Amino acid sequence: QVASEEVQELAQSEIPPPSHWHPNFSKFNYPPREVPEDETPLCCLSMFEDLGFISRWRIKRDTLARFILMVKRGYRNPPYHNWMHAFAVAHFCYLCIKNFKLNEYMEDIELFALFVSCLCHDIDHRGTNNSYQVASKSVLAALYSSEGAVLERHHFAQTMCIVNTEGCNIYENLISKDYQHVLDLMRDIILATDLAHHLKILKNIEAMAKDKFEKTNLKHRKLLLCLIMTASDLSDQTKPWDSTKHIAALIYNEFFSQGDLEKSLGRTPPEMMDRERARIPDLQIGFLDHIALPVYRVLQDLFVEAKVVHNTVKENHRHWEKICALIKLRRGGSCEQMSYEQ
Ligand SMILES: Cc1nc2ccc(C(=O)NCC(C)C)cc2n2c(-c3cc(OC(C)(C)C)ccc3Cl)nnc12
Ligand SMILES: [Mg+2]
Ligand SMILES: [Zn+2]
Repeated sequence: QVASEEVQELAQSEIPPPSHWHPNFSKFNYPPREVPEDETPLCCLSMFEDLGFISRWRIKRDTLARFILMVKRGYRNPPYHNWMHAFAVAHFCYLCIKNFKLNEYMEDIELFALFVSCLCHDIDHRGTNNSYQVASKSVLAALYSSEGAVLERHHFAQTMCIVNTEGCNIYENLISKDYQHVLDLMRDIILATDLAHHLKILKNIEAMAKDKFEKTNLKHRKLLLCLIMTASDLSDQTKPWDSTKHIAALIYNEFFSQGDLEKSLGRTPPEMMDRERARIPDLQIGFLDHIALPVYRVLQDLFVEAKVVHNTVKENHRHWEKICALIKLRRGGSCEQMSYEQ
C-alpha cells in the first residue's frame, strides 16, 4: 500500500546522523513529537543506522524503507494511538539502548526485536481498549477474546502480515535460527504491552531489580525487555509538563470518544471514559501513582541514568497535584472538570 516513488525517495536518501534532528536528540529530555510527521520515516532510518542494525542484520535499504512506510501506513488516526505515538515510543527505546548501554545487558537480536516492536506495538489500534472490543463484540474480540490481550494479539498479527509482505521483510537476511527467534521475541514483547500482563509481572520486575541483574539469566532478560517496552510506551510522561498536558488532552479525547460509543451501546462507561464524570487531574494522579511511577522507579533502581527520567515523571505528578489544589480552592470539594492553565 505504499507508492514506489515514496519508497525509492526514502531508500535513496542519505541517512542523517542523530545530531541532524537536534543536538539533544539522543538525550532523555528531547521530545520526539517535535519531529515533523513527514520526516519521521527518515528519522527512523537515522535510529536504525545509529543503533548499528542496518549493517549488523544486513537490512537492504529499500526493504527497510518499504517496511517503515508500511508500518506507518498501518496506523489509523485516533487522537492518541496513532503513528506519532509509535514513533515516540521507538525514540524512547532508542534512548534507553544508547544511554543505559543495553547491549551490555541483552543480546543484539533482543535489542533489534525490541526496537522494531516499539514501532509496531499498536498497529491498527482503533482508539478503543480491550474491554470495549469484548463489549462491542468486535471482529478482534471474536478472533482473540478467549486468550485476552485482544488488541495486542491483533497488533502482532498485523506486524507479521507486514513482515510477510513482498519487499518488506527486514529479517530476510537473518539465518533461520535468528529469524524464528526474532519473531518469537516480537510476539512476547508486543503481548507485554497489554496492561493486565504488565500489572501481573511488575512484582517480578521489582524483585529482579532488588537482586543483581544477570545477563545470562533468560528470565531476567525477558523481564527487562518487558520493562523497557512499557517504559517506552509510557514515555510521554517523562517529557516536560507542556508535552504531558498535551498528551492528557489526546488520551481523554480518545477515552471520551469510547465512552460516547459505550453510551450509544446503552452501556455506562467507566468514569475515566465518561466526559460527564471524569475528573482528569484526579485520574492522571491515579494513573501516575499506580501505573507510571512504579515503572520509572524500578527503571531507576536498575539504571542510575534513569534518575532524570523518574524525576521528570515526579515533577509532572506535582503539576497535577497543584492543579487539583487550585480546583479545590476555587470550587471547594473535589477536582472537577475545568480549564486548567498553569
Ligand atoms: C497518560 C495516560 N493516562 C492513562 C490513564 C488511564 C489508563 C488506563 O488504561 N487505565 C485503566 C485502569 C484499569 C488502570 C491508561 C493511561 N495511559 C496509557 C496506557 C497504558 C497502557 O498500558 C501500559 C503501557 C502497559 C501501561 C495501555 C493503554 C494506555 Cl492508554 N498511556 N498513557 C496513559
Ligand atoms: Mg497498546
Ligand atoms: Zn502504545
